[in-house]
Amino acid sequence: MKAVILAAGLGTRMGEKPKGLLKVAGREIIYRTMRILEELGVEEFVIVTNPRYEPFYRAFVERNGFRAEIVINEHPERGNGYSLHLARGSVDGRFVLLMSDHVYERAFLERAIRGEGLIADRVGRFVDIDEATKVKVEGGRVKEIGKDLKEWDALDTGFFVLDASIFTVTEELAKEKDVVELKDVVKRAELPVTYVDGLFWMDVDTPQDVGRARKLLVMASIKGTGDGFISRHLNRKISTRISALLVDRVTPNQMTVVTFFLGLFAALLNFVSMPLAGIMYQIASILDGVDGEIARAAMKGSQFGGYLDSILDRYVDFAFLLTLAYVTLTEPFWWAIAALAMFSSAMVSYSTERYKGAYFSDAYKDIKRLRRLPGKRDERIFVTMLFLLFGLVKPLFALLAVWSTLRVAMTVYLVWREKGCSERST
Ligand SMILES: Nc1ccn([C@@H]2O[C@H](COP(=O)(O)OP(=O)(O)OP(=O)(O)O)[C@@H](O)[C@H]2O)c(=O)n1
Ligand SMILES: O=P([O-])([O-])O[C@@H]1[C@@H](O)[C@H](O)[C@@H](O)[C@H](O)[C@@H]1O
Ligand SMILES: [Mg+2]
Repeated sequence: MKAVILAAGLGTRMGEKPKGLLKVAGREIIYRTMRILEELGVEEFVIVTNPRYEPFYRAFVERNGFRAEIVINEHPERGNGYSLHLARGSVDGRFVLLMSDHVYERAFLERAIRGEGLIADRVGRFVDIDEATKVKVEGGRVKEIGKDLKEWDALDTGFFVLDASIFTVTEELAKEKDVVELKDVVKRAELPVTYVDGLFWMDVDTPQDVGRARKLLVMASIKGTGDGFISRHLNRKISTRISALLVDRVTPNQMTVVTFFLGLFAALLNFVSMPLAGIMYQIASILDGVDGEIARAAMKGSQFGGYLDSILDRYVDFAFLLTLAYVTLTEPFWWAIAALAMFSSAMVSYSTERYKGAYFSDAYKDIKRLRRLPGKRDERIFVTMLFLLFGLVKPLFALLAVWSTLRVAMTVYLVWREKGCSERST
């Protein structure tokens, strides 16, 4: 399957630049879309652009190794419907058509590519409704289309699934009119409409749109299932704002290392002030989400990054509890409790990470009850901060030892129930 990307516009509202190559959340707009469409089965792209921007798009394609043909529109003043017309020699059969300046989240593209005709959104949660192209739908097909429709049923998302018959329409219109807008083609063809509602997509027409798209892409990159209560309701609200500021400036691995040293600094603060150490530990826990958010938003994730992050987190947790025990405990009994707390804290992570090694899948995706089981790292760190604010060190070690051990036991039980009890011995 091919995808035609309309990129011949001058980008006047953006100060005359190729909008598809604008970096939003660490990647060019079309980079993200093209990589995801490749994963969804698009084998080749056709980028229609104007002579001035052709060198930039050609360099982009070569730099990133995309399979793409560049088609030149010598007359961008003739509208984006005319740009589509110029792709007629490059596609046959079913193909995807999209705008170069629209940002889409993965979930949207996964649904849209399975649709037919114009992909429309009846919710438009993330777009400037006034600026969006609207459609009136009758009998499942586009009846009216335009930005100024008074009565409309859905928004044009700039994504279409078409076949080569559309070029009969573009041919007619190109003969009839000097300027052929895409909406003219859509209306004349009375395209069928497929609804993809409420997912993230937006049109990037102005500099303000770039900042908004960056924030929304980072928000859409929150980890799906492994977050604990504190992460979902507190940490992510802060870390995503930090990620939006940093996503174009740091790499995920750089952020992983910074957070690691911040965690070690929190551990050392136990020699100075335990309440302060607890607060810094919680701050490090919030920032621990930034590397993953940047990795997902900017599509700069790596298996090594995830591996490194997981190992460094264990050392931060161990260092924090060890220094805390060192400055407060003297009795062997409490040192034994602290040792159990340190070990079982690490085992909470190991019990789910080891699941990946055994079953080649994510435990939180496979076992729903695990997602709400208390005892994840973000929850333990938040509780640690609270206890240290009140100087409750021994109760903290006792709680962590029991809580983490029970959490590991429950994890093993849920894995056994999900996988073990139905396994035949190998
Ligand atoms: N003759 C044209 C005009 C626009 N487009 C593409 O159609 C999409 C939507 O157009 P728009 O947002 O208007 O882009 P520009 O025309 O580049 O922006 P501006 O209106 O600010 O100049 C963009 O991907 C643009 O590159 C195109 O391929 N050919
Ligand atoms: O970006 P813009 O040129 O203002 O308007 C665009 C239209 O030209 C296009 O037909 C539609 O599919 C896009 O969603 C967007 O609305
Ligand atoms: Mg646009």
